[in-house]
Amino acid sequence: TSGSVATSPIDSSDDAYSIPVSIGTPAQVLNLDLDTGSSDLWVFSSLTTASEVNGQNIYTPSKSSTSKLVSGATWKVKYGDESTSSGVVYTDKVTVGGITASSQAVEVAKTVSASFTSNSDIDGLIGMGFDSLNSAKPSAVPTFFDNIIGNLDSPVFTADLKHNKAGSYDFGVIDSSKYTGSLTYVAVDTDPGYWKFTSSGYGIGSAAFKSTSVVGIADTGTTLLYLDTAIVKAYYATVSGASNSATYGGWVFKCSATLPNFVFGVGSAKITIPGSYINYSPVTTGSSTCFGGLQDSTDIGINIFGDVALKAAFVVFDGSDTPRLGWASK
Ligand SMILES: CCCC[C@H](NC(=O)[C@H](Cc1ccccc1)NC(=O)N1CCOCC1)C(=O)N[C@@H](CC1CCCCC1)C(O)(O)C(F)(F)C(=O)NC
Repeated sequence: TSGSVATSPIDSSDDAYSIPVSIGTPAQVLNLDLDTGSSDLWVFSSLTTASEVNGQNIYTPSKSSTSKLVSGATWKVKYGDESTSSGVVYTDKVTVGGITASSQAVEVAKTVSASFTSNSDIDGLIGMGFDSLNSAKPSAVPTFFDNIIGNLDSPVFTADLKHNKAGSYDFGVIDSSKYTGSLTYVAVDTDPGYWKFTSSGYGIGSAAFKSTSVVGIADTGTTLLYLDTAIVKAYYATVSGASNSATYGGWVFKCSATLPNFVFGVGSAKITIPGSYINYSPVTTGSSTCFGGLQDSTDIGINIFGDVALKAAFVVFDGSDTPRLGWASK
């Protein structure tokens, strides 16, 4: 089997990308953030502390004839941006892009942190990382990808994210109409559970490409591109007036600045991120100071090829026995 689901940016800054997910019988549709940087499928629910729900769609297990409590199971996740959620576990029917997992672990939130409450565009996450990142106790529960991979024509899902418009996630098929040229594959290190790979270097604007190994994760759940200090400094050195602002917690520049393209290498292939994608957004609404889409990864401890990078490419997440990432321009 194979399937496809449209994914849309939740706002004009492409902060995150959500997909409609059907849960239960009859179907309850929630908008979840498909996140390759984590491995919990969790949702706002009828069990979520009422004061922590603010406009999100919720999953009500008691209204689903196919829901079952997983007795004794709990979960708790904490993300890189310090947001958290926790709760209990049900199994139920889950359908994404026409593909159904008949008994998917659905982690039901009893509590969520303020940043989730304030984001009415996200009703939860569907983690597509490796099982080692799943937070369920006393034992990890399989991801949606784990549950469907055996039925897929090919053990893959692909990401075709776009700037300010709908893209798609495909399951079980590589649609060659969605990219140009050929796919270049690179090995994935699944320790500790991310889609971690080594980029072969970078180029800034028209400057010569620098061949150097840059280890990072392909992460649909992170908005920006976070790389080593040296690369980031070299990039903003070409943007007059750019500075690393303590006030705003990162590199900022005049919104009117012209930003150079940023190229990253995958094997012998090169993916070009248009400079415009690196003009992320004004630091506050209406400000003439803009926050960069390329930021320093030092405080994170790992380089993250987030949506700013992913939306410049067509990416194959290959979950075969030897996991790998395929990259192509588009
Ligand atoms: C700085 C290091 C990473 C930060 C990263 N978060 C982000 O990138 C959030 C995503 C978001 C968008 C809209 C509304 C709310 C949150 N954006 C963000 O911090 N910013 C601040 C900088 O400007 C851009 C927007 C993260 O924690 N990503 C999680 C998944 C998100 C968690 C919060 C809700 C949205 C999904 C992740 O799973 O991808 C992870 F890999 F980083 C992780 O923490 N794995 C355990």
